[in-house]
Amino acid sequence: MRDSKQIATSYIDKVFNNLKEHHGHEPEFLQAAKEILYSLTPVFEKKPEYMKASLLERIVEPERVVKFRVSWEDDSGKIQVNRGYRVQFSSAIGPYKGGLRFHPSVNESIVKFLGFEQIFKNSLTGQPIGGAKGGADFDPKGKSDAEIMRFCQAFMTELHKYIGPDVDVPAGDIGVGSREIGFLFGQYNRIRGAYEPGVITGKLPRFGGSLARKEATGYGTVYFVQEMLKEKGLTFEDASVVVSGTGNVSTYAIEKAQQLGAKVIACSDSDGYIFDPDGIDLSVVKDIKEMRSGRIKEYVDSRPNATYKESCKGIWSIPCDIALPCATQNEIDEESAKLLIENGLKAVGEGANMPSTLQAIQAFLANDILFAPAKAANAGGVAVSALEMAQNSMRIFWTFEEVDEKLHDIMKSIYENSKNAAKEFGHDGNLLIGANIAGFLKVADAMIAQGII
Ligand SMILES: NC(=O)c1ccc[n+]([C@@H]2O[C@H](COP(=O)([O-])OP(=O)(O)OC[C@H]3O[C@@H](n4cnc5c(N)ncnc54)[C@H](O)[C@@H]3O)[C@@H](O)[C@H]2O)c1
Repeated sequence: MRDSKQIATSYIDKVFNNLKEHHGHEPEFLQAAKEILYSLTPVFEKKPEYMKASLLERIVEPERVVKFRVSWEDDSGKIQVNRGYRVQFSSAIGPYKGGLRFHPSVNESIVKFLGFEQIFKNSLTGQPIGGAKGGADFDPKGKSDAEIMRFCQAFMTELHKYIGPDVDVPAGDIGVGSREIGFLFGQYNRIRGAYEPGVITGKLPRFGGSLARKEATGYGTVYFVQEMLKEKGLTFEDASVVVSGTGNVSTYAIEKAQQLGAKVIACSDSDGYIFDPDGIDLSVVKDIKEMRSGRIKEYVDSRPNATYKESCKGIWSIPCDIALPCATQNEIDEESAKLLIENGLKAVGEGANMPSTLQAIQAFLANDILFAPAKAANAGGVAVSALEMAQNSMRIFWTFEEVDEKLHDIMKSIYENSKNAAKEFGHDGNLLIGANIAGFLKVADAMIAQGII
């Protein structure tokens, strides 16, 4: 007679093996699915009715995948072609919601991994939003404003058929900031012949965007880590912090960590990293990245005590108390994780999506490092996107302080829900399992209540 754990594990094995058979060529998607599916074992042990309802088989298949051609003209008059994607994964608890990524590495596997994670993340926020993700293998680096605009217009000319304020609401991600959101929104309105601000989030506040959206993911990650540290009597005060990236998430994670008294000593971009023993001067970083779209190596021109090194991975060799990976997926591998641990690491907060490999996560957990998983820690961005949708629907505008306070409360409640779910399902202290379970339960119950969908 098999016990409930064996039954649950063999059910998950079956679903995962089937997924591998059909999607063997999608490594990032399989990586994300594996991490989530197996962490749900305790749920299926306790609630066999979910197995009977074939919930996992259904949830791992997106409701819809749209792949399309994006043709546009560059400044020299040459016609360029890129591939665009939108994966509408789950609408069980609300309209599809998730960002758009413009980066040469974008493919169906990456968009599916991000869309799958987004289902559970969005559920965790407590807001009524489903899961989706999209993007294109377009490289914005080195493109003129006019080229970016033409690309965004061509992209939206196709995407508009599949989105709408009650259908699917995209936002930004890597390579898609407020400039791109403006171009995408302008083209959507032009095609629709209507002003529908609720169709996209991350807009500038002067035309329907929410204050504090720009800051939300980075601030939210730090708020989440703050709660996690509090549990062990620790704080950001005087802690040394390393943050990878210098994009939207990293910049505002650095800002909030510094406001809480931390000393942030390193950050990076896709070429290399800087180390500043005196603590990073964020105004210099913002000037390079937000004003001049420059490279982080220029930082040492203004800060002679700082050093620059090529290689992104090297940033994890810097000893620190708290590591905040905020750049991209799989940026901390097992070797980097072990180095961080040897160097005295106390906590990790994932600002980026899936920045730690499965082996790196195992190393953190095995060494009792406090670990804030991406799904929970970086949910502040999409939470404020949902607040932007709410303001658009109600035609009201909250102050920065009002939004920041709501964000802070949401991050605290994500922390509490993840912690409590971990405890309830027998994995006390494991926020990764707790976040996956808390996010999953709400979607699972909604799917059951809505029949065979
Ligand atoms: N923007 C959001 O609201 C949001 C919300 C949740 C999660 N995320 C995730 O956070 C991460 C960063 O997103 P963002 O919006 O800040 O993007 P961004 O484009 O503003 O910044 C990305 C940063 O990462 C760096 N980078 C890119 N590839 C790299 C590599 N291989 N190694 C090291 N650095 C690299 C870039 O130079 C840049 O500094 C992504 O994983 C994204 O999915 C973003």
